[in-house]
Amino acid sequence: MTVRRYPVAILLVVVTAAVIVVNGFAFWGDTFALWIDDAMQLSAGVAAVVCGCLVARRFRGHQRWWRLLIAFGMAGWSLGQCVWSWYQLVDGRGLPSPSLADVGYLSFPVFALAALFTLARARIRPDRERWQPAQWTAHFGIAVVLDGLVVTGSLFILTWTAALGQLVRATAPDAGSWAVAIAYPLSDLVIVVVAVLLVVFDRVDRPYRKNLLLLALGIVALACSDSVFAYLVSIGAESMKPWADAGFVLGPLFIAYALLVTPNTRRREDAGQAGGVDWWQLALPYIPVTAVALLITVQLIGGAGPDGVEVFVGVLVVFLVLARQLLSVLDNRLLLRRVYEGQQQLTHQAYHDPLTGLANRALFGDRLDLAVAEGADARHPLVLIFVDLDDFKEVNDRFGHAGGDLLLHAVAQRLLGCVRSTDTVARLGGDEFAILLEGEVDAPQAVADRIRGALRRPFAVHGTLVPVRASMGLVVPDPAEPLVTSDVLLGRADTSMYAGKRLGKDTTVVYRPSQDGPPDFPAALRRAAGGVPEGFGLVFQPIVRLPDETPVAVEALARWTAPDGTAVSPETFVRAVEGAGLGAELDALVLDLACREITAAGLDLTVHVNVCASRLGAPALEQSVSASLARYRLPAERLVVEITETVPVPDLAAGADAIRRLQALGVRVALDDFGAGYSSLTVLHALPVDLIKLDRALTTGVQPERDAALCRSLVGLCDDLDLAVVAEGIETAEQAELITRAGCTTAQGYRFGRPAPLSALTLSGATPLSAS
Ligand SMILES: Nc1nc2c(ncn2[C@@H]2O[C@H](COP(=O)(O)OP(=O)(O)OP(=O)(O)O)[C@@H](O)[C@H]2O)c(=O)[nH]1
Repeated sequence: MTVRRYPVAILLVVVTAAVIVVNGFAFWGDTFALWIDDAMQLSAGVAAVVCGCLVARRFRGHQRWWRLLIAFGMAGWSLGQCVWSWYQLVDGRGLPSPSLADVGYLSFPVFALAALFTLARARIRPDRERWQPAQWTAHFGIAVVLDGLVVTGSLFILTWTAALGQLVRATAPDAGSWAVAIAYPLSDLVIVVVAVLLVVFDRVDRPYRKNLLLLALGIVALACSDSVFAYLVSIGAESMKPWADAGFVLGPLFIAYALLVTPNTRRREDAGQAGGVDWWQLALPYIPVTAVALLITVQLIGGAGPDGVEVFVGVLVVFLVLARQLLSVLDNRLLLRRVYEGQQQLTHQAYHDPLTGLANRALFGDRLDLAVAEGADARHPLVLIFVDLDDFKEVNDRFGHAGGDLLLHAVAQRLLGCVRSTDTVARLGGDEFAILLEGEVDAPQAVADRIRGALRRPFAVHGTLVPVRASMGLVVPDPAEPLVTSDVLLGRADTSMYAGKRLGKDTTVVYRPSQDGPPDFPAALRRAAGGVPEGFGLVFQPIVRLPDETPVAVEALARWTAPDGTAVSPETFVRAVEGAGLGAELDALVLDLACREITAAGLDLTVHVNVCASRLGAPALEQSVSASLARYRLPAERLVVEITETVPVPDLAAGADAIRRLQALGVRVALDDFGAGYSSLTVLHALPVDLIKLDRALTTGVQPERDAALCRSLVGLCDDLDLAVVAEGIETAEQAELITRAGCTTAQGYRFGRPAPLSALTLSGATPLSAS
């Protein structure tokens, strides 16, 4: 039966019920009313038989058999009905007991029982796990048993009151009629309880559920009318209104519908699970209880109070119902707890990133909104940092997506470690994170630096150590600025972060409202057109002789503060300049400034200037060197060009020629950061440099003895090759002592002086390196 046919079915039931009610008034006389009543019963029974036979033909196996069994049962019942009608309407003698009608009527429960079990089996499929009751818990099992007992107890009272009691009291005239009299209530009891139990056991949305429910409804309806009929007989009622036979008409009608309904196999069978309450399942056990209550009320009104057996079983049923309700309350509480926990879990999922466990964009947005609203009065300042990992795609390409995920998770933990527990760290998506610092933050930039430092400590991904760099945008909202929303702030942080990306990555750009746009060193260099860009300058770090620590040289280091006040790190703006193809211009600028400042200071010191290895051999470099030396009349031996291997020397032979050409100008050439980056013994062998600078990793490790041994060997090697050695990154007296013992005679590091303008350096006792 399709959905479209439901209204027709319901209409038919309603019309039938209405006819029963109207007919019950017998406006057209009792006899005619009886004719109508019997005709309706017979028609309903025959309709069920026809439906059963017709639909059964379309199926095989259990689906066919349960229908045929019901059809047989209803055929027997209809035959019984024919006999009954004959005696009642035609013969006019009243029904003898036992009679052929009993055979017909009593065949129905037998076939119906077999049909119920066949239908139950028809529902078991190979994928039976999916078909079991949703949750077969101990509670569920107890509830089923309690429901079964309630139904059985109630029906017992009904049948006892109706017939059994009378039978037991009065005893039947003979064994045959006794057996027939007791057979009706007993068969009804058994079949109804089985049907109810099957309904209660079942899941709501099984494909055959409608068949079962309609069948059970029909059986209960038949049993109810049986009981009423038996009761009226037992109290010796003289006549019976057709109303009492309502179940004999509606029952077969429901059964006919049960036979017609075919499961919709196209529908997902578990799709309706969330479809809500199965009212039939809930109500069915209580229909007999209601009937008992009505019966006892009628008895009390009629002055025939319930007897001892009825009272005893009735009280038992009441206790069973109470126990069932207690169980329901308990189940409800458990369910509520589960719903609450489920809600908590859903809320957590809705507001957190599943990969890292951090807040997600939604939660971060909420917190930022709140912080912005509170921050309006300046007593609740906030800082927003937008973090985007640099070149994260390479991590995915190298270690796979799973490796990337591991790294993202570890990055999240590091970020959490850099902030207070009251701050919010969120993953906005991909490799983008955002941090909201609430309350007073003394140095927001220091937090960004701390994050950078934390990320630089390499992460272990699939057994490989991976350093992570990030570009960050930092926003400190101005409390005086009106109407700044969280979206605007996030947009600013994002813009600043991208400015950092454009600058060459691995940097923090602080948002400042300016019309110049984000810091752009290449543009500033171009605008300067050979002059010094605004905010650009050199600082110098001393290089000392050991062990007396007398300054013998200084290394010139470039610095740039963007017009918006951002102190852009040298790595960042140098990378940006290289990317913009302006590396040669920057070299020329630094050479010029270094020579100018060292000459202007009147100090008799050597000056070291860094040049990227990629420019070795470029004529522009040699021209810049000659031009600067000539312009400031600086003796060539007081200039050291440090080759910085951020990229490998492209052609070692050409590089060696270029070094020789520089040396021919009189300047010396150093290999910077030896032991890190791309420098190797091959490079040392190929390039005829005058000096090497040992990378700090070789001089300040955590194993002093090994460091000393390595340093000693390298210094010995350089001695043999007639190369001077400068140890870099010396910060403590112990490290200075270690490299001195290793034979190193020159060093650089915070211990001897931090980078500063020449005028700010203490360079007492300085002598030129060439003189040492
Ligand atoms: N492992 C992993 N990767 C992700 C996830 N979500 C996004 N990605 C990848 O993260 C990368 C982010 O790339 P981008 O930020 O655009 O580029 P990038 O390589 O970091 O380069 P820059 O941001 O320009 O430094 C893309 O390759 C995405 O496929 C994720 O949940 N797990």
